[in-house]
Amino acid sequence: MTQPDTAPVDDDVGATAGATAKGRPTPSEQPNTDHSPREALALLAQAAAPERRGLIKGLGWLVVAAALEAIGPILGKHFIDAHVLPRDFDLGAMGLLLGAMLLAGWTASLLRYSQLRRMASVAQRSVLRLREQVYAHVLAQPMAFFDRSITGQLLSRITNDTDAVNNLYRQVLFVMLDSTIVVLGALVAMAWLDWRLMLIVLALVPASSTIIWLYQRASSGPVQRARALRAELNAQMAESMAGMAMLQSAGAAQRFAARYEKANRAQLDARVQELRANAWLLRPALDLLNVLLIVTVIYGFGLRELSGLEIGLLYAFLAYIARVVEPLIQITMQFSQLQQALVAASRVRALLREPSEPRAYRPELVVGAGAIHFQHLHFAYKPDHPVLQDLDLDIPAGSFVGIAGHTGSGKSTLLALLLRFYQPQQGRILVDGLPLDQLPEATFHDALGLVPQEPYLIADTVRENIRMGRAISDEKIEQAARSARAHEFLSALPQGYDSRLGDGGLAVSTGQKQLIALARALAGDPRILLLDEATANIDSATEAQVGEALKALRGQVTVLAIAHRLSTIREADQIVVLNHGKLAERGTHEALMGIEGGLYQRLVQLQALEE
Ligand SMILES: Nc1ncnc2c1ncn2[C@@H]1O[C@H](COP(=O)(O)OP(=O)(O)OP(=O)(O)O)[C@@H](O)[C@H]1O
Repeated sequence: MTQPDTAPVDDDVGATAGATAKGRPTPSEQPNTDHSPREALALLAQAAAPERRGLIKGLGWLVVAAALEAIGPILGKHFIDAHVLPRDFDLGAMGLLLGAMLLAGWTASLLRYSQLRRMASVAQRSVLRLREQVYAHVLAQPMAFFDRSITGQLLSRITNDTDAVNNLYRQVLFVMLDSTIVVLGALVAMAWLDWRLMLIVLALVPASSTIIWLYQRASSGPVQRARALRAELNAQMAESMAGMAMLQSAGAAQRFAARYEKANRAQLDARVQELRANAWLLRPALDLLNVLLIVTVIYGFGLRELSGLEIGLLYAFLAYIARVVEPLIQITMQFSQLQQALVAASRVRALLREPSEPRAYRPELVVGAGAIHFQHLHFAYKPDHPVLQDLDLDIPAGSFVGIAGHTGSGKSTLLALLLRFYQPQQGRILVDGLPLDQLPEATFHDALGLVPQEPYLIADTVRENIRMGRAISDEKIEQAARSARAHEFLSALPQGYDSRLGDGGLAVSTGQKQLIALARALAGDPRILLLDEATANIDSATEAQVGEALKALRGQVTVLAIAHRLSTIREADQIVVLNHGKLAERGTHEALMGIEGGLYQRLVQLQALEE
């Protein structure tokens, strides 16, 4: 008997532990998670809906296959009753019967094989569609959703849980449905031959289920432990990879290796226990069941008058018992895995239920020169913890604005609102007098460019890293790289703009990543350019060059730059200083330096001390 290899539906155990420690709600704790089988089946039906006809056809053919399979023992009975017992060796008729038996068996096997293949591809395609749907749904979530979700868990939802849905298809369609059809076929054939004997066999169905249920109970501990430990091993591995620099510098490598070894051994032990339960408990119990069934049926025959004709019937019944027991075992064996697959499927469904942010876009809106007006903004991530308070700010189109302030003063939050990651609770943002939240997606993305604090590279060439899937010519890419002061180092790479970056490619420094990110933003010709600590990791000479580049954009692009390194924004048309989410000071560098004891002046002095 084979157990299907189930996808690791609980591989986020480690991540869950981490999440709880941080006190954030995990998606599975969220109120709209309903682990009922109905939810999971609804998901299956939804994902397979486009292929309903194929599925129904497949099921129809499986019924035909089961009927053909059920014919075999009846023909065998006839063979014994009509030819073997009366010693009537009519070779032609016997050959015909044997041929029909073989043909029915082979056709049934072929039919089942082809239909199960068909269903396997329906399952694959449905899961593919489901995964795309989940991914697109996750992408459409507001940023607040990602704040309360754990990355590892989301990944697990998209990959492992959808894989588990694939398993669910396999289990529901192939094992449950197929086995049920085969059992029903055998029972119908038995009833047709002798309904009382069929009832005896039927009475033993609950007994077989009980045996397997007992086995499941005995083995579920080790099975669960093995799964949890496998998840733990994965989590440990991921954790070590992510924090390798820390781990090595702290000389913790050996301790981590020992911890891994311990979990690995525990997993092996759990697996051995699971296999032991299988070998010592399950097989003997099933053999006992088989013997019990056969003895009962023979006893049933014994109670009747045993005429010669009954031998054929006995043969048919024994053949049917095998056809009932094996599928029953298959069905019962799936229960625990089915349980887990159901949980995974309902988690996917809960994720799909997360409401996407409703937007009322006005397609006719077009961004002009890029003037920004923050109108009395109030914003809090959590109620009672205001991050921005009554922020009112006018930024003329084409100007260069620096944003300064102490850590946690709300600088990045201001950019996040401008990027529509969150909606302000009060007030609004206007771009060229148009409400930001009504700008259609394409217009909005064309208008804004971002150089984030931690730029990320995709595993592709330099050129594609700058292009990012947009219709931008090679010349334009190079021009953007020149403006970002990245051309020099990019063209010095082994294959210039065709060098591969990201995972498996060339490693570039954080500062160089920032220059590539700046080139990426400039290549899109944004009307508004947002820089979040974009110069934090580049050397002073390059910083000066970037400063020049930003100055060159004056009059064409509205630049909002957050900088701890105040020299980057020294040349700004105005510097906005935030203090606990409020506008504390604004003006040119010189004007702000002139405020005796002012916040900006203190920040500059502190930085001079640090340097
Ligand atoms: N996603 C979030 N969820 C909840 N609170 C957040 C989130 N992001 C920021 N905060 C909180 O909002 C406040 C402002 O954070 P923000 O990142 O805007 O400050 P900042 O001025 O950019 O700081 P820094 O200079 O350190 O980057 C902080 O108290 C921070 O803890």
